[in-house]
Amino acid sequence: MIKFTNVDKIYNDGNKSLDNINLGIKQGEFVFLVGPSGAGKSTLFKLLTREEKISAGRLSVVGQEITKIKPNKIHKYRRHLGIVFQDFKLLKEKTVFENVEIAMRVVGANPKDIRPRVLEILHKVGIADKHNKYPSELSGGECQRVCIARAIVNKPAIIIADECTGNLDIYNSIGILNILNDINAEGVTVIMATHDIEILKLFPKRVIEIQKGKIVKDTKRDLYEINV
Ligand SMILES: Nc1ncnc2c1ncn2[C@@H]1O[C@H](COP(=O)(O)OP(=O)(O)OP(=O)(O)O)[C@@H](O)[C@H]1O
Repeated sequence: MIKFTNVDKIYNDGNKSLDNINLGIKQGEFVFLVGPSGAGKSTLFKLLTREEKISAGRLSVVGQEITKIKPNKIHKYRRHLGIVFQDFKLLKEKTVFENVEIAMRVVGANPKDIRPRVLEILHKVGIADKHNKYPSELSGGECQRVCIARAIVNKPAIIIADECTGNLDIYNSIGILNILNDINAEGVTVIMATHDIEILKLFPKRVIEIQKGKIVKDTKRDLYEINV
């Protein structure tokens, strides 16, 4: 479903942020991406979202060669992806319901499907009772649930979560991971960058470690634990 083949990313300043990445992620996998600050995790995500272009190699996602997607088709390609950020990026002047609803409106969903689907998803992430609240009236954990609802409402094939528990305590982080786990159990591929060792210990998944733009480890939890 995702295949990096000899991928480099060199920014305009000449900085090589990803160096010969070879990586395959199958549909339905749950993968943690770890590594020190500046290792290249966000850059790898930006290649997947096509915010940045690869400098060399090949990258194929959901059967599409990323470099061949025309600029006017990128928004369509991105419908395969649900993105969850550390800093939420919710619209402050919109309610919980509206923040999720807008994601369906922009893809042209049938208006009669919107309300039931949004409520179904808010229920799924455990925040339906707050659907009329504004982000400023929510806790960090609740805001992140709204972000996940917004990311999954259009049924993406892949969830990309960049440090999505970075602002949360362990209790809320576990809640978010349980939601991502449930989504993954339905067949959605989840790729999550994290610095949180506790989360890695609690959730046994494939762990890919990047350092200075290179993959230095790609292993199942048991092997990874020996080294953390
Ligand atoms: N737009 C850019 N222009 C030039 N260099 C960049 C740009 N974005 C990132 N970099 C560089 O690429 C390298 C990888 O950065 P990246 O943000 O991918 O790391 P990261 O692993 O996500 O770090 P963190 O855990 O702190 O978020 C760093 O050296 C960074 O300075």
